[in-house]
Amino acid sequence: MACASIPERPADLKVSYGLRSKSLGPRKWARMDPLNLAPSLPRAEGPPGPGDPGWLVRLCWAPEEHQTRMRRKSLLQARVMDFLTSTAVLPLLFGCVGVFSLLKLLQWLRMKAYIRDAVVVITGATSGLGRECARVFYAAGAKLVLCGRNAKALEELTEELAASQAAKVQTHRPCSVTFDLSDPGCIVGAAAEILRCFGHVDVLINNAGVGYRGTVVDTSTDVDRRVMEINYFGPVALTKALLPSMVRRRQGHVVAISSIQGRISIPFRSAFPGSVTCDHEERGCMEAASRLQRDERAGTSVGMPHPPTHLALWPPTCADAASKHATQAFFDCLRAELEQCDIEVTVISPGYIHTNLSLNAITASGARYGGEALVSLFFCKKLPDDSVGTFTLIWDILPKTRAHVGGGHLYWSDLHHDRSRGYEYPTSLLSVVQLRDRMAGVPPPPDLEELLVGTQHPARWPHRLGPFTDKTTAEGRSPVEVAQDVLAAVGKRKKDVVLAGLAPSLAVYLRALAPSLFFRLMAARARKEQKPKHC
Ligand SMILES: NC(=O)C1=CN([C@@H]2O[C@H](COP(=O)(O)OP(=O)(O)OC[C@H]3O[C@@H](n4cnc5c(N)ncnc54)[C@H](OP(=O)(O)O)[C@@H]3O)[C@@H](O)[C@H]2O)C=CC1
Ligand SMILES: CCCCCCCCCCCCCCCC(=O)OCC(=O)COP(=O)(O)O
Repeated sequence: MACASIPERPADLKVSYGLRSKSLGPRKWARMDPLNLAPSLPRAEGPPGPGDPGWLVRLCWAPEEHQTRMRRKSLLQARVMDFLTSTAVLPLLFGCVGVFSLLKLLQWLRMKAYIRDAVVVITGATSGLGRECARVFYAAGAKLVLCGRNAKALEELTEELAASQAAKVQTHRPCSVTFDLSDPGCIVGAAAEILRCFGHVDVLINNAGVGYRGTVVDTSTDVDRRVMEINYFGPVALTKALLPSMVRRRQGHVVAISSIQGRISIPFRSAFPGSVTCDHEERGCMEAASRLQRDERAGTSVGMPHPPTHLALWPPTCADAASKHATQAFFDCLRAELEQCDIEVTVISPGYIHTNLSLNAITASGARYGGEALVSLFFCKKLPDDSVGTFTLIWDILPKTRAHVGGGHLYWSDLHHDRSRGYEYPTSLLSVVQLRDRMAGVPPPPDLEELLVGTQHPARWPHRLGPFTDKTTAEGRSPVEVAQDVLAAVGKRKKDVVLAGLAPSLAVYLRALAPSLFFRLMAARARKEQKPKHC
């Protein structure tokens, strides 16, 4: 055994590093990793004797016999590894991959068979996710019943699908049923019409829904009820109307398109609309709008016939979270109750999707978020400060729309939006009619009509429209991809699916596991987005 104070290393000697205690004696050496000494420390066999200087680190040469032993050991290890990789592990690995692929293939075939020829009802099929679901389920061979409020849009979609060649399986001409989910009186009749289409329903996809933009304090309970009516009571009533037929057949599948906001409530989760492209002019408009809203609160506003209580220019907040929480709860209960009847229930919670949801959202005043903001920003800075009035705008593609002017700002509410035209936007204002002074008796400036008509820049509409889809929505997933995920979730008969990114998914767990931390984070988020106006 050669142990010295680092002699020159002979070429044929293997160097190993070791520790030695004087109390262990010269033969007690341990091979060890020089960079990780601690785990390999040899244990002392007794307490250090008197005068023992403790552990010494030395560089030593391993003895010849020890080296041979080690060489044999590594040879054995190499053989074992060879055996495992050549005769056991690789075949096992390939076997697992094969079995896994086979299972996936079977699952895929089962999924295809489940959807093919199934009668699938989709609500809100006229737009966004519903429209894309219609396309993917149609291509998968489903017999579709398309539901919506807009008969013309449903007809167009039916024609488009019937003309499409994309499907590799036999397709069926869709049937359409027009009704408003927020009208409780028409749901039973609509369900009967749905059942008449193909005689039964296999899959009901409750997709239709609205977004909401407004602060809790500014919103009347009537508007809260409207959101609940469309997002919660409508789907619940439709499901209940179709369930008896499913239960009788002991076959059926109910799907609810909820939201990640059915799990967590996010305040001010959207960026300030238009903040990305907000130029100096727009900022001026926003300031004017804020001033006007302040004046209204203080009761010093110049007369407005029906001043809106909310401007779409305010950072939006979220209240449809309540309706989606209710949806999650209802369909979770339903799943448990219906399992014994062999009826499946799937709740799908997507994160942001790039659709018209934010444009179509209901504001605290009950108006449509997109429409209000659009015209406010487009015209406000160009109106003289003392112009006050109510008049009608005639657009190229929309029927008459009432507008209010006050405080240099023009409000246009989309309440009279012509649904039969879908969600096209006006590109040109043809004229301003019925210009009449209301409250204040201040005649509108004579050139107002000319001013409004003259300021049309059709080429700028797309630019102006862009920002009013909330940034978060605009950056959301493509509805085509989400529709494919919905198809997969239904085909695999999943019970509960979250289709969101990492942060929202983690937030769901955080809400459940550390609620106080979650609430603190949300409050910080709300503080950052908007100073409360009510306290
Ligand atoms: N976009 C997103 O970021 C997210 C959306 N979701 C959910 O996805 C679903 C689809 O929304 P999305 O496609 O994004 O939005 P869209 O606004 O593009 O589509 C909404 C659909 O619902 C229909 N609808 C609205 N109100 C009613 C009503 N009273 N009666 C009947 N139908 C109605 C609309 O019909 P019409 O054309 O007549 O207005 C439209 O077809 C909604 O439930 C939404 O909450 C969930 C998470 C995120
Ligand atoms: C362990 C670390 C966790 C960190 C979590 C921090 C909190 C992160 C918050 C993430 C918020 C995501 C919000 C997602 C909201 C969403 O996707 O909503 C979808 C919608 O319903 C959109 O509809 P809307 O009408 O509201 O636009």
